[in-house]
Amino acid sequence: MTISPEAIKQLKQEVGIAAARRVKSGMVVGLGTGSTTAFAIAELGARLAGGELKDIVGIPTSFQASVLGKKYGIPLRTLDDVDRIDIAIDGADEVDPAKTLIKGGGAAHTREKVIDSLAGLFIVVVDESKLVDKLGSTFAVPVEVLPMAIAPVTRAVEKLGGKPELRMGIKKDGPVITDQGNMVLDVTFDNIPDAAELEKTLNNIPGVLENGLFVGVADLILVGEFKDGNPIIREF
Ligand SMILES: O=C[C@H](O)[C@H](O)[C@H](O)COP(=O)(O)O
Repeated sequence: MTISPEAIKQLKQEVGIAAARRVKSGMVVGLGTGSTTAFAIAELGARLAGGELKDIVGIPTSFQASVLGKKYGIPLRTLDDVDRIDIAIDGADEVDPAKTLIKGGGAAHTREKVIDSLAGLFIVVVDESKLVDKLGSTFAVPVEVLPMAIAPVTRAVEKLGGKPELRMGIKKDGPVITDQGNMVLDVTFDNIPDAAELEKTLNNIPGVLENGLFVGVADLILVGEFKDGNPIIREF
């Protein structure tokens, strides 16, 4: 069954809000990137403004998360300022039954992996369209690459059996540039038999900063889905 864009947006909002409600006063919160997490950040702001939540700080995973955090009045810090992250809330582009993720649809996966991996509890917020049986079936693996190394990294991922495509801007001529000033190759694989192995192999190519495979990082997946026509949150 195909879900309309409006219904997907509703699920993203429900699941974002549900995750934000798990944050308690005094927590250090990793603020993820993307349209789903944006609803969580807005809810955190609303809870702070309403006085229900006190003394939280946010560690943004991207420029976008930082802008939203400021907009919604969340005090922001960097990893230099904190010695722990209690909870991180972040989206994903694909989630498999083993909680392995593909992330980086917004080119933010490098900082996201740093922050999400440090969290005591990493909550992934997705709508049901992101669930897959087989990783890589709907989404390519984003790979952040130093611009001077694009040509050799392209050849190296081809040797691994991947089909790389340089990510291009939508409202910009030329390639997408990440928050770190790098480029992104979206690499399609026909089959990912061992995501942990592929994650390491890709990161071992000189010039690769990080890839969007998140293996063994997610603790809890919150899924927004429809049951009997009503939005519900399922967790696993
Ligand atoms: O780089 C972006 C992130 O990994 C996002 O969390 C991911 O692309 C999911 O984004 P959205 O919630 O907008 O589908």
